[in-house]
Amino acid sequence: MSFLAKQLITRPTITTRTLSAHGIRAYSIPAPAHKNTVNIVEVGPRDGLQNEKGSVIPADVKVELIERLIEAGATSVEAGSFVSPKWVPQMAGTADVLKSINPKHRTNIHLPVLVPNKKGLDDLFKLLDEHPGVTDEIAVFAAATESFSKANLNCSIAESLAKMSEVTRLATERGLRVRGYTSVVVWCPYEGRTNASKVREVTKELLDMGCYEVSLGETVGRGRPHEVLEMLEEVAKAVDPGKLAGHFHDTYGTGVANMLAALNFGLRTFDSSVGGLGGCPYSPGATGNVATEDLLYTLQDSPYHVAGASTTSKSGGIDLEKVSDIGWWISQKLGRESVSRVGRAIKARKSREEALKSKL
Ligand SMILES: CC(C)(COP(=O)([O-])OP(=O)([O-])OC[C@H]1O[C@@H](n2cnc3c(N)ncnc32)[C@H](O)[C@@H]1OP(=O)([O-])[O-])[C@@H](O)C(=O)NCCC(=O)NCCSC(=O)C[C@@](C)(O)CC(=O)[O-]
Repeated sequence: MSFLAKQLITRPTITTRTLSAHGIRAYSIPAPAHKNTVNIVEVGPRDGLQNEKGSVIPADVKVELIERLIEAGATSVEAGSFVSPKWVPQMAGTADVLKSINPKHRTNIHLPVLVPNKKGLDDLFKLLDEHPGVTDEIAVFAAATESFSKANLNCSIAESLAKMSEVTRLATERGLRVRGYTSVVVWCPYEGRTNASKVREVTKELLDMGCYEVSLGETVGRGRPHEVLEMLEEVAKAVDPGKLAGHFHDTYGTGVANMLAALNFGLRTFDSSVGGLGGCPYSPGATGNVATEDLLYTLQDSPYHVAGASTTSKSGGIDLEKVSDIGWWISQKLGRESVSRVGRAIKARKSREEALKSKL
């Protein structure tokens, strides 16, 4: 681990000092140096659902999921993908989802959709011709290793960047915002540990082509905070950390710790998935994104404020209790329980409260 990474991870604060007095080493929440607003991009309806096996989840369930997340205060919700339905069957019908979202739920809300090539963009433009305003944002995506690029996009990194560049230019000309993703930023399922200088190169190229922000995908979910910091130090040699977002899968349970390490480093936008849903179809064994509930709870009552439009939340702009309920609702639709640790704790607390009430 580099000297700077060690400093960043062990920098003493009141919290770490208190904990270390008890022999506990923690990734603490430092007092914000400047900007203390954290943005969450909810990726459950896209990253969360894209890997579901079995029959395609009906559009009305996806629409209800998105509308409920917006109602809970989320202001950026990834709504689906314009990718090949042969490659990712669950994302077929994203156009139907977008056009079914009640316009009153779209006000001041970003609903980005993944677009990998000109064909996907043409399909989106056709939708926008018929239903103007259904989205104002797309996301383009590239990888930091050749093997992942081939598996995910069926082309080399250079070829993918050329396609993404054309898509970004055309989308920007049409007035859309473009977000970028760099995948496999720490580990690659096919090549092992990723070379951070490649992450830097790809990320810089995505920003140079016109992405307003690049989300760094820890696709495999096995990265640890010190590895995330080493990667960030390398990327920050060429890129302003304010233009980076963290996208942590939680396969090994390090998602929250990685978010805190990246927050400490200066990142202020994080992707997460309600109920911890998800996984990438081309990242074997990877589980879902870090759960939105887990991020919200971690930041609640801290010096950071989560941006959002909730009018009911007691802390932060996204209502944790509502998100927890949504996590359970969608997980049950998929025939399972919510995997969010916080979602499970909230449900258990509510059951105890109900039991107590019924005894009174
Ligand atoms: C990019 C392609 C299409 C190349 O796939 P290809 O097979 O090389 O494409 P092609 O241009 O040769 O076309 C083959 C067929 O696909 C069709 N096609 C071609 N493009 C489209 C399109 N846009 N929409 C609909 N259909 C399309 C095209 O029309 C043709 O149809 P046919 O003539 O055989 O009937 C394919 O590899 C693909 O769709 N990949 C998507 C992969 C994907 O969605 N992965 C998951 C998202 S990325 C992710 O999860 C990571 C992330 C972002 O979350 C961050 C992280 O965690 O790291």
